[in-house]
Amino acid sequence: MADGFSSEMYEDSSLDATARIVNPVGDTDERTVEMALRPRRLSEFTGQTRVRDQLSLVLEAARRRGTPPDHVLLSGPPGLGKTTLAMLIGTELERPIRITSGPAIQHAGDLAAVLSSLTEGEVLFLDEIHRMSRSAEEMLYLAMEDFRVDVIVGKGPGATAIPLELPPFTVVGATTRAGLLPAPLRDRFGFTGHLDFYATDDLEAILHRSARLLEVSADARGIEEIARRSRGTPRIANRLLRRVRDWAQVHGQDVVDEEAAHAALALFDVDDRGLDRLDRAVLDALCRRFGGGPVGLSTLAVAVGEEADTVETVAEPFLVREGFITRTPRGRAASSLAWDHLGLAAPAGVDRQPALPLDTGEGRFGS
Ligand SMILES: Nc1ncnc2c1ncn2[C@@H]1O[C@H](COP(=O)(O)OP(=O)(O)OP(=O)(O)O)[C@@H](O)[C@H]1O
Repeated sequence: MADGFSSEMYEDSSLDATARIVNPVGDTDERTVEMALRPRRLSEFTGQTRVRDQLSLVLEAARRRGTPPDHVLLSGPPGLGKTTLAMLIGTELERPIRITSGPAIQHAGDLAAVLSSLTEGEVLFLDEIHRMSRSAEEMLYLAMEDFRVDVIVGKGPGATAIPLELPPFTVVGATTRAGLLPAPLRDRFGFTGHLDFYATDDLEAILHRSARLLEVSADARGIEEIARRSRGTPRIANRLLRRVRDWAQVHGQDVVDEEAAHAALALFDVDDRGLDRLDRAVLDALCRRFGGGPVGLSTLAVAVGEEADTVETVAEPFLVREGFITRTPRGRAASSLAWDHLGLAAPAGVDRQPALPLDTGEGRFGS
């Protein structure tokens, strides 16, 4: 066991991944406030300029033709604005939007019920579309292509398929795992927009707007500090803003400033690079216990007392993107940034790793 490591360090219930303030997945309690902070027009949607401009073109052209636009697939990590964009598609087209999700559609019959009640030009938002059942997927791509569903009546050898014509409509699918969608379904989307993490100045713009809507006065340094620690994710940025606002209020400060941001985010264990306790526990285990790795995911997960899936989906993407860890065929390895961040000397042979800039999103046209 390497110096400084003790198993108790990682057996800490506060590492519960779902309770993290930097969890990019929203919880149900947040829905109301998230609704209030959603941009109301595409032009108010900050960042992701390529996707926004491409989508805007697709929608405007459809509006001029007077026909529903191609089906739209939005992909990218949680909290980056897929639901927001889906809502905006309905608003921009001035059409009603029907909202459902993959997990809610477990049988083809569930989907048939939704499809058969759509009105002309309606937008059908299918969140987590990769989690639909296979039979529903097959029904969906027929419906997307031919605006038709086959409703099966009866059972066994006597079952008959009755074709049902549907009015033209637009599917907006959202997924965090585009790779899990079967190719025939993916190919039915005429436009695919991939959302990527936001640059800090876009997050600052989002935060200034949110502060205005929440009637919080915040200065530029305070906003900048929150934006820098928000892991490129608007949902996290808005959540951190609310906690810093709480801190300022309780401490009798009228303005969310740099001091309030520092103090509140220290209280919630979000450090100056946006890493929280789970992230730091992963780096700590990797460096102190495994000498920087490479080490297999499941071994690393046991060392931090978390499920492998949690480490892989919650902590790792950000740590990899920021250049703290690399994935090698033999497992995860710490970069020099990880050693530096923990204030430890990197062993000889660890490559100096430049921090990766945050990407902005880019859309692409499907077939
Ligand atoms: N570009 C943006 N401008 C302003 N606010 C944004 C933007 N993108 C996201 N937000 C805000 O971030 C929050 C989360 O966004 P949203 O629910 O659209 O994310 P999502 O990608 O659908 O997440 P999930 O995959 O978890 O459903 C919302 O409150 C939304 O208002």
